[in-house]
Formats: sequence, C-alpha cells, structure tokens
Amino acid sequence: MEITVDQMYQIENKGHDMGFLKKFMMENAGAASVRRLVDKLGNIESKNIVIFVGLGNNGGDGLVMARHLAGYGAKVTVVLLGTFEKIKTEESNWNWSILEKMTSVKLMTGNSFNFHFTPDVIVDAILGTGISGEIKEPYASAINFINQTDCFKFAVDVPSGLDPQTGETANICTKCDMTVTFHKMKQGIPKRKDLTGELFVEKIGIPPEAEEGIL
Ligand SMILES: NC(=O)C1=CN([C@@H]2O[C@H](COP(=O)(O)OP(=O)(O)OC[C@H]3O[C@@H](n4cnc5c(N)ncnc54)[C@H](OP(=O)(O)O)[C@@H]3O)[C@@H](O)[C@H]2O)[C@@H](O)CC1
Ligand SMILES: [K+]
Repeated sequence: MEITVDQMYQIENKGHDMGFLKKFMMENAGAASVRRLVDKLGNIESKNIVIFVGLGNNGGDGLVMARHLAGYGAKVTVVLLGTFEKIKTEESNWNWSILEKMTSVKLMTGNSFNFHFTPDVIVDAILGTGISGEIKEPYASAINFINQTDCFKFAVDVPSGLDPQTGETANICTKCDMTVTFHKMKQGIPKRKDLTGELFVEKIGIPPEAEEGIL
C-alpha cells in the first residue's frame, strides 16, 4: 500500500505521541539503511563513505548512518550543509552531539567539498519528505557534486530534489543507485525508478496502531 507524505507525518506524530519517540524511528531508519548498504556492497571496511547531511531529519538519518558505518570500519566523512547551530530538530542535534565525541568519523561543515580521496560511496541525506520549492544553496551545489562524482550513491528516504508525493523533480535532483524509504512507500517515489535505483521499504518500529484513524 502506498501512502501520502501527509499521512506519513501524521503516523510519525501519532507514534511519537504513543511514546515511540522520533529519535527511535530515526535510529531504526539509519540502522536499516546501513544494513541494506552492507547487504549490497559486502565488506565496507576501509571504504571511503561521504554522507551529505541536510539540517532536517533526513539529515538526522544520515548522522545515524555515520555512527553505524563507523562501527563496520568504514572511513566516514560527514558533510553538514550548514552549521550545527542551525540543525532544526532535537533528534538530529542529539545524533550530531554523539558524532562530535567520535574520532572515527570526520565532520565537515559548510559548502566546500574538497576531499583528499575519491569516495567509494556517497550517502544522500540532504532532503526527504520536507522538501519544498526550488533547491537552495548549499544543497544545490551538494546535489551537483554528487551527480558529478562516479561512485555508488545511496539515497536516504528519497533522492534529494524528488518530491515523494508527486514524483516531480525540483530544479535539480540526485540520481542514485539505491533508495531506502521508511515505514510505507510514498506515492511519488516508485514513479521515478530512474532516480531511485533499487528501491526498498524498511519498517522502523512504528506501532501499527499509530495508523489507526489515518489509513
Ligand atoms: N516519516 C517518518 O516516520 C520518519 C522520517 N524520518 C526522516 O525525516 C525526514 C523528514 O524530515 P523533515 O520533516 O525534518 O524534513 P527534511 O526532508 O529533512 O527537510 C527539511 C529541511 O530541508 C529544508 N528545505 C526544504 N526544502 C528545501 C529546498 N528546496 N532547498 C533547500 N532546503 C530546503 C528545510 O529548510 P527550511 O525551508 O525549513 O529553512 C529544512 O531544513 C524523512 O524524509 C526521513 O528521512 C526519520 O527520521 C524516521 C521517521
Ligand atoms: K535524501
């Protein structure tokens, strides 16, 4: 069953109100994403993985992935597209503060994408269901960088720039090899397999009762 983005937000909020906090959903989303990536790529030890992170909860999922990937021995670089004071949500902030204590993950902020290595994998955790309008900077430059780099590209929830409700793209959008979306498929995403690559839906622990009265 495919759902609307609005239904997804209602289910997420109801689950949170039941006591299954968004930070737990985020943890499960990031962990499930890493499992899919490892299933696909096999041993990722010593692989260079760059995670582009937006300031909303899509970015938060990317921060969770960073911690899990470091646990697999990958060389992880996180590029926060802004400054940490501008992170929008409590759960993303919480995950950022954990990474600040981890020397195994390299943290970069701002809009310069000068790496002293070629990424093996890029994780696109820039924009998810919160997208609206034309893509602004520095997100647009990050999306351009991703599209110009030759490596495996993984989209968290939806390729950034793709509207998960309509399947329409903004002025710019990442083209990915794999996408993992959460809880249930959103209506617009499967219309654009050309941008999602292999597409999976992962459960993230939201109680089915959170759907009551919504679906
Ligand atoms: N559903 C679930 O159960 C769960 C969902 N989870 C995850 O949360 C994600 C949704 O998070 P979200 O609501 O924080 O929105 P998100 O996509 O991060 O974007 C908001 C940010 O983008 C910005 N922005 C917007 N448009 C822009 C533009 N055109 N150009 C530039 N910037 C733009 C906007 O900035 P603003 O316009 O407010 O200044 C704001 O900073 C969802 O996709 C999934 O990955 C999981 O954690 C687990 C549970
Ligand atoms: K994304």
